Amino acid sequence: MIEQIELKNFRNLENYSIKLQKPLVIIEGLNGVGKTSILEAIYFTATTKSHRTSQEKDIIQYQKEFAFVKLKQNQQIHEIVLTPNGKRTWINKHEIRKISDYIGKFHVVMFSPEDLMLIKGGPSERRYFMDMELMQVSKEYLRALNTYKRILKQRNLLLKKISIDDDYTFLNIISEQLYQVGCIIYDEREKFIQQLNLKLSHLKTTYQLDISLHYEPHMNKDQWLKYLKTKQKQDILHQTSYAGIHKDDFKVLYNGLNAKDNASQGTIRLIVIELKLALLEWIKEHTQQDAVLLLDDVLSELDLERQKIFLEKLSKKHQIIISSALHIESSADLQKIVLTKEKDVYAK
Ligand SMILES: Nc1ncnc2c1ncn2[C@@H]1O[C@H](COP(=O)(O)OP(=O)(O)OP(=O)(O)O)[C@@H](O)[C@H]1O
Repeated sequence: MIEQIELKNFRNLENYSIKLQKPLVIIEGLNGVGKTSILEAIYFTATTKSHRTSQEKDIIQYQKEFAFVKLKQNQQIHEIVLTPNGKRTWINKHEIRKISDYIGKFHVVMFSPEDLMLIKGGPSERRYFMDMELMQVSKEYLRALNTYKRILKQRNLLLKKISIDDDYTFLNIISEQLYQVGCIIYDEREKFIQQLNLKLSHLKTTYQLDISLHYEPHMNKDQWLKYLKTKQKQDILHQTSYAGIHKDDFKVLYNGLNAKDNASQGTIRLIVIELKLALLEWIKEHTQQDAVLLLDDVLSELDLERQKIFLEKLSKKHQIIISSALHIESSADLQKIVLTKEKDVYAK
């Protein structure tokens, strides 16, 4: 359980500190006071990524040189500093230089309005989803992904330099390396999608939606290998690597229909919720840990009946942190944090 959070220069929150005392926490406040930023900070500390921007330096408060988060969780202290030049991380005051040694110590699952893009957005959104989840539970995956990105960059640089009449020996060596590490990623993604499908089939009846996922690699492994061995000219002409796992996607079907083209906004929301619920079970199975749930303004978008189903569906073992612009009744089993415009925070 997350017990304490301290933020410095994290978006609009210049100096913010709060103790979390109950498994269910509601962060309440008007639009723009920084509720999402608190959830983002928790997500950032767990994953070293933001759930809402790939431009991480946007997190740093305007005109400040760094953003900092300190988070106490099950007696472990996690610290992360972000500057325009990069990130540094510590666990229990020891600097962890390798990101792969830092992440995966505690798990978070975010439900946010941005998740709708998982269905409506392009393949890169769905690849990001697979990568974020897999790298949190598997160091090998994270290493393979980083290696793949590095080799891909090297290959693309080479493709810009050579011409079709040159010798392909070096290009072929790099292609082989790309393929080898790409296959690790391919296999893990394929397995991940299959495992999520199993979880989804158990959840089937929550919102009466029959959801299934279908991994759509850009090419299967044999086709990809053949491409790398025979179509060097095409890549040289286009000066980029056309084929590979950096083009993967997966399709989401509900009741036999392609969600991207057919689902309404409301249905997409429910599909995403089901997906995340399946993900929670998947994380539990792979890490034996109950992930912390971060719900960014999600409940206010569901009708009361669906809110109830959703909250009942969540295991009581999860710590749940919810942001809401609506007033929520206080009760004995929840901690309410009211965030005000003056950055003044108090807990009830
Ligand atoms: N780098 C930054 N420096 C300072 N302020 C920022 C920075 N990035 C965003 N902000 C501001 O921080 C505020 C907090 O945004 P946030 O999305 O966390 O609020 P919120 O309470 O979740 O709002 P809503 O209820 O509308 O979702 C916004 O007013 C935004 O303009």
